[in-house]
Amino acid sequence: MIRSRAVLSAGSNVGDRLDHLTTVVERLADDLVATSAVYSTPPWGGVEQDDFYNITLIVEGAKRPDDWLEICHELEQSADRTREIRWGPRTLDVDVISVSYDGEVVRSDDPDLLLPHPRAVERAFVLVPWLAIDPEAALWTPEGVRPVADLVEHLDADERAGVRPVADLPGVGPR
Ligand SMILES: Nc1ncnc2c1ncn2[C@@H]1O[C@H](COP(=O)(O)OP(=O)(O)OP(=O)(O)O)[C@@H](O)[C@H]1O
Ligand SMILES: Nc1nc2c(c(=O)[nH]1)N=C(CO)CN2
Repeated sequence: MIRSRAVLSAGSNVGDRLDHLTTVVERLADDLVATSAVYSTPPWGGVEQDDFYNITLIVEGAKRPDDWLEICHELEQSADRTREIRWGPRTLDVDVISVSYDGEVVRSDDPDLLLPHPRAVERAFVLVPWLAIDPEAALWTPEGVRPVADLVEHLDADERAGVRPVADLPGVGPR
């Protein structure tokens, strides 16, 4: 099977946030290309709740887009994730942000796997860590392909400033 590259975003604001994110990195260790630092991020989406810890990861492997989504769901289940309030508190959320084959970005309007993730463009908690691990990153948006650096620059200044690196993941060295 052809290798695909995926950008994933993981977040947690319930329980041991670092522990939940560490589990994600450990599960993906064989496919990891890069992992961002852990960022503390104010809740996005209008629900009042605790701050999140977020990471963005780049992974690569002989996988279809669905396979990446399945891994994301497995990880959420292993953290006993329940779906209660949309954009509300959660032990672990793992989303597929973008998938590409040999630089060709996959676009999907399947509601079970929308690609690229339609709300990534407005989420500082995805874009800021992504830019930190891939300064050349680009994202498909309804206005065309945009450098993530430009998207970050156009984020609301307060929102961007709220996304702060707080830790590197324990036991996960540079790759
Ligand atoms: N790119 C994607 N990554 C992850 N899930 C997706 C994607 N596109 C569609 N989905 C679907 O969205 C559904 C809801 O996912 P989830 O509960 O994680 O949403 P959410 O995190 O509350 O909101 P958001 O999708 O805005 O991040 C899942 O069942 C999943 O199949
Ligand atoms: N900062 C931040 N806010 C969120 C997050 C998240 O991971 N980080 N996930 C959400 C669920 O989609 C809703 N809001």
